[in-house]
Amino acid sequence: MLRRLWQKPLWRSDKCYRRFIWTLRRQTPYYPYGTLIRSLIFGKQPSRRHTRYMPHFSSEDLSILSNYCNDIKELAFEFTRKDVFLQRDSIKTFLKKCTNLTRLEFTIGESLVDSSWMQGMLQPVREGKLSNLRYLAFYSILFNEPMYSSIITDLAQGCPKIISFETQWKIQADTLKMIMNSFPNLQSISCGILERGGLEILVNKGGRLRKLELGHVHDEITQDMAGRFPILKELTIHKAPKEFAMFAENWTIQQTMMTFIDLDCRNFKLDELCTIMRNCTKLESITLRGCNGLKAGMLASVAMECSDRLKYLTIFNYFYLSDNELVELSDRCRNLKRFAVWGTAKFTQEGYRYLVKNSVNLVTFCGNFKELTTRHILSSIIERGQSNIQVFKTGSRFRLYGRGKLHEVVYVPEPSMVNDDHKLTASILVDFARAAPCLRKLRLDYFLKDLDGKDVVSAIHQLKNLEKLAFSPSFSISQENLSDLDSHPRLKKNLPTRYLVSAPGKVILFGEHAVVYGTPAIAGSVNLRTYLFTEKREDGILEAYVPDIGLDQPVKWNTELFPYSKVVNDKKEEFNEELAESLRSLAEIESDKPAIVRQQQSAACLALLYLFTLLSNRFPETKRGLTIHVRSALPVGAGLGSSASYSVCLTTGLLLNFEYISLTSGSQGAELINKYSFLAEKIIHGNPSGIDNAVATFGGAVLYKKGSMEPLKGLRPFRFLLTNTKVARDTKTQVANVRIKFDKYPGIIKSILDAIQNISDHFKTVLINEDNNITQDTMLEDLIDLNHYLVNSLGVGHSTLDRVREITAQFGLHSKLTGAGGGGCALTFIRDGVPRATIEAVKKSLSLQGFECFETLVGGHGAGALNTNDTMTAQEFMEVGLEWYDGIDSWRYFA
Ligand SMILES: Nc1ncnc2c1ncn2[C@@H]1O[C@H](COP(=O)(O)OP(=O)(O)OP(=O)(O)O)[C@@H](O)[C@H]1O
Ligand SMILES: C[C@@](O)(CCO)CC(=O)[O-]
Repeated sequence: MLRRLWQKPLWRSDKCYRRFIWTLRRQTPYYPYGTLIRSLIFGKQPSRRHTRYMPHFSSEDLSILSNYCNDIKELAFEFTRKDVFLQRDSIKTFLKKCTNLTRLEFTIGESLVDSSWMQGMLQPVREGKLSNLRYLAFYSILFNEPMYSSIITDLAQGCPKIISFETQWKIQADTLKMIMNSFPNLQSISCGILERGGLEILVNKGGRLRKLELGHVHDEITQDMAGRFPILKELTIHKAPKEFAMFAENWTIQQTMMTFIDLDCRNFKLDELCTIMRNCTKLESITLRGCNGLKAGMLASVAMECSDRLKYLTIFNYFYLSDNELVELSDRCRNLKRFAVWGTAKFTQEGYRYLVKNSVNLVTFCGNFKELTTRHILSSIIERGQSNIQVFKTGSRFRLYGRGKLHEVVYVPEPSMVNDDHKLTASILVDFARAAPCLRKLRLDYFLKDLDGKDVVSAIHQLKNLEKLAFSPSFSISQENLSDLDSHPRLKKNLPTRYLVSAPGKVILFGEHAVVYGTPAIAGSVNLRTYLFTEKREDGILEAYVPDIGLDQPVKWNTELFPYSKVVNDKKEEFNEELAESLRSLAEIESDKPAIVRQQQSAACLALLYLFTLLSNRFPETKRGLTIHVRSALPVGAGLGSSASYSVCLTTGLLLNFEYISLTSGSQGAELINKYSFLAEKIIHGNPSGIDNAVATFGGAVLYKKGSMEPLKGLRPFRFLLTNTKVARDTKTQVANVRIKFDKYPGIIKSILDAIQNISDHFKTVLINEDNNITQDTMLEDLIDLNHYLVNSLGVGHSTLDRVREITAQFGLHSKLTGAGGGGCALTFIRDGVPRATIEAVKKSLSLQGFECFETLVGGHGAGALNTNDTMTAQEFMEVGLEWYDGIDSWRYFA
């Protein structure tokens, strides 16, 4: 056990890493831990989660490691952030001692290191100190840089035994030639794109290749290459050249060693696939994605050609396949171990039933089956009894990660279909547990809304071998139910204790204020966002750090004092005036700040307390503790929806922490976030239309009408300049002032609102019907002017906003107020072709007036979140520059 632990040390936190170094330092001849280490990763630690921890390695640590570890076989270095990396010379000294190294992996951020740095570091390699190296991997670098030629030459000189080369980047033909010449023993190559001329080089020089993975290959394949192609065991092509199908016939004749293929070839025909299967007599694993030329009969042919040979089958998006193909598959392929079908297929429950009942050797069964189909599949497993199934994954969504692309298919149940007969029940789960005693992994990615939490948990307890479980949490499963899972012998409940959440601000193009009265408005998200960090605590305290609104000190509450009795459990989604009232005094902020500031702070706190009380009451009292930190790139109270962005962050953070949604809840999660954030908006705004929180939740550009929302798909990425006049105002007062006018002059105001409605309608019609960008731009400018004057006449204008209009007009640009008006921000449209110099000049003139400008595109991601258990502390969250968060690529967006 000890040996295994030390073989490949992984560190989940700083504490864990420091402890490791500490132990190493104090090792004795009786406990030579260092000699047990075989693999080290100097970078983010691998994890199935979305965020990964990166220890702070120091040169001193490296010298300790090189003193004590004398049998390292695998090393990975990550140079992606300059601030966290090690000295070149310490790595050099370290490498010198790694004489048994067989695998070396670099993940290098572009432009972070230069050629002389790399060459210096690799000196021991050049000197032949790493002569046992066999596997080489380079990630995140561009291969057309001359710098890498010198690295490859260095490595080739010192490591003649290299047999595998991996990168995810484009390889130019010349670079490939150099790689093949440098490493004559290469057996495996994996790269992102193979540039023109590359295939020919592989054919000429890849005589020893056995494993080939290519992201995309240029259309240069020729029949002549077929006979000369290396004899492979494994082939993966993520986007095959056009002629690949024809080529296949001649090529496969000699592919007698091939066991595994993964193909993504649009033009592939059934004949060619059959040829591959017939000729490659050892083929046992087939993955087919997007081979649209393979029409009906494809699976039946696979079954016929491969029969008992086929063990692993994965198919993506084959709409035309029907049940009789599943029958053929299960009748002929008696050794099938894995069946996975993702995306669309015409298979019905009958087909799946047949497959499950007949395929006795199935160990893995996956797909994005609908709930009803899942119910039937489970029933078949139950009817058959004694199943060998170890992995069962199904759900309403699936994600497929290819090379740099992400497909997501979400199944949305039709309301009429969701009746009791279609749902999974806890008793089905219990019976399933009995029928599939070997089950290790289970994913049921539905909102199992109406199941009794207790029954579900007791069903899960029956699955004694279960190691991994995923299902979308629902109201019926309480925290107590979930805690009961802790006693499961193998299942580890591993929910995040820290989340990072973010949501965008918004800009209203047309229809602010009018939208409160039910007319449509057009809005989109902007690339300025609010970020919220949450961390669970066990002491029943809620602590909030909200510096953007002038709260310099954290605010703390004892959550025992919250009025939970006022929460009406089955009406949580409706605004509860009584609950808000009873929290008002707790949310009051006492300080020497002006009353207006204190009022805004109290509103922000009240929104937090309201949502916290509402959502935390399903947890036991001791578990109702949380620390939150909020930071925003949005100016507060400037018309860019800072309050909605804040409300959406709060809601998302709380829904995640109190397990109403999970990081994978997707659009169903987004619906919930939108509903609850509207309640927070009500607290801050009084009478919001809901447009701001809808945009902050769903992102993109929308046509919003109270209660309904239509995404404006295909909207051009219009460019805007936002100018914050820095005149403070609050939305609540502006909306209330318009209401007073409306009540006083209903007829007049109604016709202004109608005119505003026409603007939004006109904008949408022109977008749909007019293809000419110049005409679209001119229309947009006209509508901006019209809308500005119309909202001005509602009394929400301001002299500074007019000043912005005047200044931008001098440069031929059109502006309007945006959001609640009365100060705040103006929106200036930058039509296509406006030179950069003009934009800079406008910005300069506006800043001379004391205004602040931001350039923005409209429409981007809505609310997103990630698990930061292993990657970030609260302190780091507050210290890092906000732009850093946008660079994180593991955000999970809900919509
Ligand atoms: N970063 C933040 N931290 C805490 N509270 C915030 C934050 N941003 C906004 N708020 C809350 O929202 C209020 C500002 O809302 P207000 O609606 O007046 O402005 P806005 O949302 O920026 O503009 P608009 O609604 O016109 O788009 C603040 O007074 C505060 O209560
Ligand atoms: C002024 C308003 O129309 C937009 C505020 O961003 C108010 C609302 O819709 O809630």
